[in-house]
Amino acid sequence: MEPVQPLTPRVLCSVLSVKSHSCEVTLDSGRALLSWKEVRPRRGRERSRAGACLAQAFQRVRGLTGTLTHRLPSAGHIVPVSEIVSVGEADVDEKYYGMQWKHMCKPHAFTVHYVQRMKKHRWRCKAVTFWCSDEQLYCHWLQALNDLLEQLACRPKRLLVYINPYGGKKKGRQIYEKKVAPLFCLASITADVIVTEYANHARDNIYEVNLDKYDGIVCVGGDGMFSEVLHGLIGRIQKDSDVDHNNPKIPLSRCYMRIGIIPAGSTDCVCFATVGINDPVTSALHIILGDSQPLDVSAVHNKKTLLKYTVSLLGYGFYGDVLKGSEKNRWLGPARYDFSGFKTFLSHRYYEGTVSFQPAKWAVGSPRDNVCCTAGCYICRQSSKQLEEQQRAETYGLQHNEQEENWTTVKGKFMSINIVVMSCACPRSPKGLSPAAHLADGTADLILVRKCSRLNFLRHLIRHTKSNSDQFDFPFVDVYRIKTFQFTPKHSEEDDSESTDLGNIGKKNFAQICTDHPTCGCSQLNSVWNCDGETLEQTAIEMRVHCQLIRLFARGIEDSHKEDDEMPSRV
Ligand SMILES: CCCCCCCCCCCCC/C=C/[C@@H](O)[C@H](COP(=O)(O)O)NC(=O)CCCCCCCCCCCCCCC
Ligand SMILES: Nc1ncnc2c1ncn2[C@@H]1O[C@H](COP(=O)(O)OP(=O)(O)O)[C@@H](O)[C@H]1O
Ligand SMILES: [Ca+2]
Repeated sequence: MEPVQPLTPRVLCSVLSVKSHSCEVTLDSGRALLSWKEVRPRRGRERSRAGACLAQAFQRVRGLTGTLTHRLPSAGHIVPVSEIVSVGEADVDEKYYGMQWKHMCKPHAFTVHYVQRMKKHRWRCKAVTFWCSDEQLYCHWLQALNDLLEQLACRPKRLLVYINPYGGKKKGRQIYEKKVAPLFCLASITADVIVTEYANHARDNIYEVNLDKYDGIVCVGGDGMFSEVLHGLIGRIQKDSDVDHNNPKIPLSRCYMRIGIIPAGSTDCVCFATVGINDPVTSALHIILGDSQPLDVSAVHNKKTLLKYTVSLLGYGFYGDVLKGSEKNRWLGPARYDFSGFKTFLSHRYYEGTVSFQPAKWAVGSPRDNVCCTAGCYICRQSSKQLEEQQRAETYGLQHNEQEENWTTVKGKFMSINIVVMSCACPRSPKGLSPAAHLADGTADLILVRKCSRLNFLRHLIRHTKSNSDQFDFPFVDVYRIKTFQFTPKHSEEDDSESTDLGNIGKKNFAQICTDHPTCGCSQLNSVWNCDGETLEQTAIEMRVHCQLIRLFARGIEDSHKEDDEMPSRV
C-alpha cells in the first residue's frame, strides 16, 4: 500500500455519533465539502479508526470529481458547504445516550441544517445532529464549520421584505410568517418587513429607504408585486445615477441589489421560470444561500414617456383581454384568469395593426432551437458577451448606427401579439409561452398569432400545456428573437378624437356599445397591453430589451440529475 502522504491540514476527520450510529465525518475545507458515513465495526485486524478514516478521506478527496453527487457509494452523505444553511449548538436527545453514556457527563452536540433537493426542483431544509463526548473536538468542529460559512460573501445578512396581503389567495402574510421567517432566523438573517397597505406602496417606499443598509429586497406576492419592486428599484437606481429613463434610446444603469421572490400570487411565472417551482421554502433557501441570477428587463415607451418595465409577458390581444376581463373578478383569486380566459376565448376577437421589430442578429440561439435556459446557461453568457462588444463598438462609433437599420415590419390581423423576455413558464404552462427564451441573453421572443379559427387557436393554446408539443408549429404562428419592437394599432385613438367625420365617431361609439354588450360579433377596435399582469393605457408602444439589468436570488433551472429522491435515513 503506498505511503499515505501527509494530509494537508484542510481535511478534518473524526468519528462522531449521529443518533445511535457511529459515523466517520470529514470536512474538506479545500473543496468546501462536508461528508459523513456510518462506520461498521471491522472484523479481523482492527485498524485504528482514525487511520482508516484519514486514509479513506484522503482517497475520497483525491477521487472527487467536479460534479457533486450528494451520496457516497456506501449511502453516506456529502454536502457542499455552500449549501449548508447554518450550524449551531444542539441538545442531544436523552434516548440516544444509550448505555455508553450513562456514566459520562452530558455529550456535546451540534446540528447542521442543509439544503436537500427533492423532486421537480423542490428544496427542503434538512437537519442532522452530530455528537461526541470530547468538548474540545466539538468546539473544533463548530469553529471550523462556522469559519467556512463566514467566508461565503454572497450570502445576505440584512433584507428588506415587502408583503402583499392582497395578491393571490391573500395568504402572503401567513406564507412569510410560517414558512420563510423561521428559515431566515435559522440563517441569522435580519429582515425589515413592510406589509403593503395600498397598490404601489412598495414601489414608492423603495425611493425613500436607505438601500445601503440591505443586501437584498424580497417581495412576497405574485408577478404584479415583483413588478412593483422592479419599478421601484430600477427607478431609484436611474434617479441616483442621473439617467433619464424616459428616453427610449438611453442605456440604463444596472441594478446589483438582488431581488428575492417568495411566490404568493396567481401566476408567479417570474419565480417559476428562475427557480423551477413556485414554493416559498425553496425560494427562501435560494435567498439564504445568496444565489445570483441576472435577468433581462424590457422598457416600454409611448413617444418620449416611459410606461412600464416588463420581465415576463407583454401581451396584446388574447392575454390583454384575459387580463382586462379578470381585473373585476379579483375575488376569484387565481381562478379569475381561467374564467376570463374562457370568456375571451369564446369572444374570439382579432386586432389589426402594424408590428415592426429589429431581430437580434448576434443572438446565439433561436426560439425554435429547443435549447432551454438552465443554470449557468451557455447561451446567456455568449449572447451577453456579444452584446457588450456590440455596445462598445457603437459607443466608439466604430459600428455604423444600427438603430435605424434592418427593421422588419408585419401588418395584419392578430389573435395575439406576445413579447416574452423569458420563457414565462408557470404552473398553467410548465414549458412557458416561449420555452427556449433565455433569462439573461439580452433578447426577447416575439410571438405573432395571426387571425385563425377558434379550433386552431384552441389547439395552439392546448399545446402550451403539453410538454412534447411545439406551439409554434402552425401556419398562422410566427416567432422571432428580437431586441426592439414597435406596435401601431390600425385604429389608433388619436385618429378618432381628431377626425370629425361621422364614420369614425360612429365607429368609436359603436365600439363602446359593443364593449358593453360583448355578445355582438363585431371585432372590438383595440385590445389592451398586458404588461406583467398590469394593463397599459396606451396601445401604440415601443419596447427595447436591456440585457441583465437586474439580479434575482436564484440560479436558473438546475439539471435534474442533481435531484436526490428522499434519502433512505441510513444515518
Ligand atoms: C385549454 C387550456 C389552455 C391553456 C393555456 C395556457 C397558457 C398559459 C400561458 C400563461 C402565460 C403566463 C404569462 C404570465 C403573466 C403574468 O406576469 C401575469 C401576472 O401574474 P400575477 O397574476 O402573478 O400577477 N399573469 C397573467 O397575465 C395571466 C395570464 C394567464 C392567462 C391564462 C389563460 C388561461 C387560458 C384559458 C383558455 C381556456 C379555453 C378553453 C376553451 C374550451
Ligand atoms: N396592500 C395592497 N392593496 C391593494 N393592492 C396591492 C397591495 N399590495 C400590492 N397591491 C397590488 O396588487 C397587484 C397584484 O399583486 P400580485 O402579488 O401580483 O397578486 P396576483 O398574482 O394575484 O396578481 C399588484 O399590482 C400590486 O401593485
Ligand atoms: Ca431574454
